[in-house]
Parts: sequence; structure tokens; C-alpha cells
Amino acid sequence: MGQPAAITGRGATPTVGKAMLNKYARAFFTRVLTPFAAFLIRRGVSPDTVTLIGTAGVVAGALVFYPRGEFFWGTVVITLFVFSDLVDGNMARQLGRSSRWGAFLDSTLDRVADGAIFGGFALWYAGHGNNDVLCAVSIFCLASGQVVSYTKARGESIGLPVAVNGLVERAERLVISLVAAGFAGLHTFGVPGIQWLLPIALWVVAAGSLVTLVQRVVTVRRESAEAEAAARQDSGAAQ
Ligand SMILES: CCCCCCCC/C=C\CCCCCCCC(=O)OC[C@H](COP(=O)(O)O[C@@H]1[C@H](O)[C@H](OP(=O)(O)O)[C@@H](O)[C@H](O)[C@H]1O)OC(=O)CCCCCCC/C=C\CCCCCCCC
Ligand SMILES: Nc1ccn([C@@H]2O[C@H](COP(=O)(O)O)[C@@H](O)[C@H]2O)c(=O)n1
Ligand SMILES: [Mg+2]
Ligand SMILES: [Mg+2]
Repeated sequence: MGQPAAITGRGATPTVGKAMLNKYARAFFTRVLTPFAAFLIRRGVSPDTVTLIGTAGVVAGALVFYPRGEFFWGTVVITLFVFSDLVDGNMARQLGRSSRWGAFLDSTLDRVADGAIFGGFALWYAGHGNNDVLCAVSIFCLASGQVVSYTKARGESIGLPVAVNGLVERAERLVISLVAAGFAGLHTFGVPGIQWLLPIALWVVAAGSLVTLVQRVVTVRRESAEAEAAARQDSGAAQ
């Protein structure tokens, strides 16, 4: 559907500005997941259903397993469902039914899923994980990820291109955290030393999200100044 980039959340950013995973991995997973998306379409499943079930699965995996320190099984469940975020859009595009509502639902439920994942880590460290610093780092990852996404949504809603994605987009935040959590979970099966992967990943995501936030705020400030200057020039020329 031909909706404005500010509404779809894509297209506003030139390819050169895309983060690594969105640039390279998306094409690969699109090829891999297209037959599955087509299968779901043939079975009469709608993109919205996939968005909703995928989010429910991620939330359940994160909030059932992570607060108990069961990082391996939590990550397995989340991984099974998180790819629904690539399948739903794929289905909508195959159906020629990409919609403003779908874009809104997809992005809004992404925030719910991310909240559950980093909230699950925070609950573990606040409880039996017994580490106040890592609890705080998990909460920082949760909050900064949400704010990073908000900068783009709000910038685009006020008509700016926000032509930067930054160092650590959502895909990077998820892959770093989930791969580390999955491997860290092997500690409970007797693999020594590996549990440190999760704290390292959380610090990396926290630092990367902060850098990304600064990159996006600086971009919005520059684009906003350029837009105001252009508007002043236009109104000066009209007088
Ligand atoms: C022995 C241990 C075993 C452990 C078990 C298994 C471990 C597996 C671990 C991890 C798998 C992680 C997979 C994560 C996949 C993430 C997929 C995903 O959700 O991508 C979504 C992303 C973004 O889509 P949108 O453009 O629709 O979303 C917009 C975007 O998010 C904006 O972001 P922001 O502004 O916040 O930065 C939002 O603003 C906007 O609202 C939102 O709509 O899609 C992509 O970016 C496409 C690329 C996907 C790349 C997936 C790569 C997966 C890579 C590796 C997985 C395999 C790892 C294998 C580990 C092996 C361990 C044994
Ligand atoms: N239920 C849905 C979900 C998504 N869309 C459309 O897909 C875009 C997102 O694509 P992804 O590959 O990142 O999932 C989104 O902006 C919508 O245009 C939809 O229509 N319905
Ligand atoms: Mg999606
Ligand atoms: Mg999404």
C-alpha cells in the first residue's frame, strides 16, 4: 500500500543508513520465511493474527522463564516466536495488504515484546539473580530501547525524515541479548563460565542504545533546524 514513509516507518531512511542486520540479514530471512508466510496465507491466517500470537509467545517465554533464571528455555521459546515479526510483514506484502493499522500494530507490539524481554532479565536480577547493578542495567536497556524507538516515531510524526537508524537498532538489541541469554542458559546444564555472556551483552546493549539515542537526537535536531530554515526562506520569498 502506498502510504507515507512517516506512517510505515520505512522508506524514509536511505539504505546507506541502515544498521547491519536490517541491511543484510533481512534479505536472507525474507527468502527463507517467504514460503512459510505463503503457507500461512493459504491456511487463511491473517498478518494481524501472526503479529498477536508472535507477541504473546515472546511475552510468555520472557516472563515465564527469565525471572526464574531459565535462560536457555526462555530463549528457545522467544526465538520460536520472535521471527513472527518478519513473517507478518512478509504476509501483508504478499497479500498486497500492508496497512497503516498493520504498521501501527506491529510497532506497538514490538514495544510490548521488548518490555517483556528486558523486564524478564530485570526480574531475575531483582530476585534470585540478586544483582542490583545488573537489574538497573536491564531496566536501562528496556527504557533506552523504548526511547530509541520513540525518537524515530516522533521525529517522523512531525514530518522529519529521521534519516539515521544508528548503531544499535531493535534487531541488534534482540540478537545480542538473545544469543547471549541462550548461551548463558547452558550454565545450568553444567557448561562453566558461560553465564557471564548475559551481563556482558546487557552492558553492550545499554551502551549501544545510549549511542544510538544520541545519534538520533542529533539527527532530529539538525533536520528540524534545516526544516525551520527552509520554511523561513519560503515565507521570506513569498513576501
Ligand atoms: C546453545 C544456545 C542456544 C540458544 C537458543 C537459540 C538462540 C537464538 C538466539 C537468538 C535469535 C535471535 C533472533 C532475533 C530475531 C529478531 C527478528 C526481529 O524481530 O527483527 C525485527 C527487525 C525489525 O523489524 P521492523 O523494521 O518491523 O521493526 C521496526 C524497528 O524495530 C524499529 O527499531 P528501532 O527504532 O527500535 O531501532 C522500531 O522503531 C519500529 O517500531 C519497528 O517497527 O527486523 C529486522 O531488523 C530484520 C533483520 C532481522 C535479523 C535477524 C537476525 C537473526 C540472526 C541470528 C539468529 C540466529 C542466532 C543463532 C544463534 C545460535 C545459537 C546456538
Ligand atoms: N499485522 C501486520 C504487520 C505488518 N504489516 C506491514 O508490514 C510492515 C512491517 O514489516 P516487517 O517485515 O518488519 O514485519 C508494517 O510497516 C506494515 O506495513 C501489516 O500490514 N500488518
Ligand atoms: Mg513485523
Ligand atoms: Mg515489528
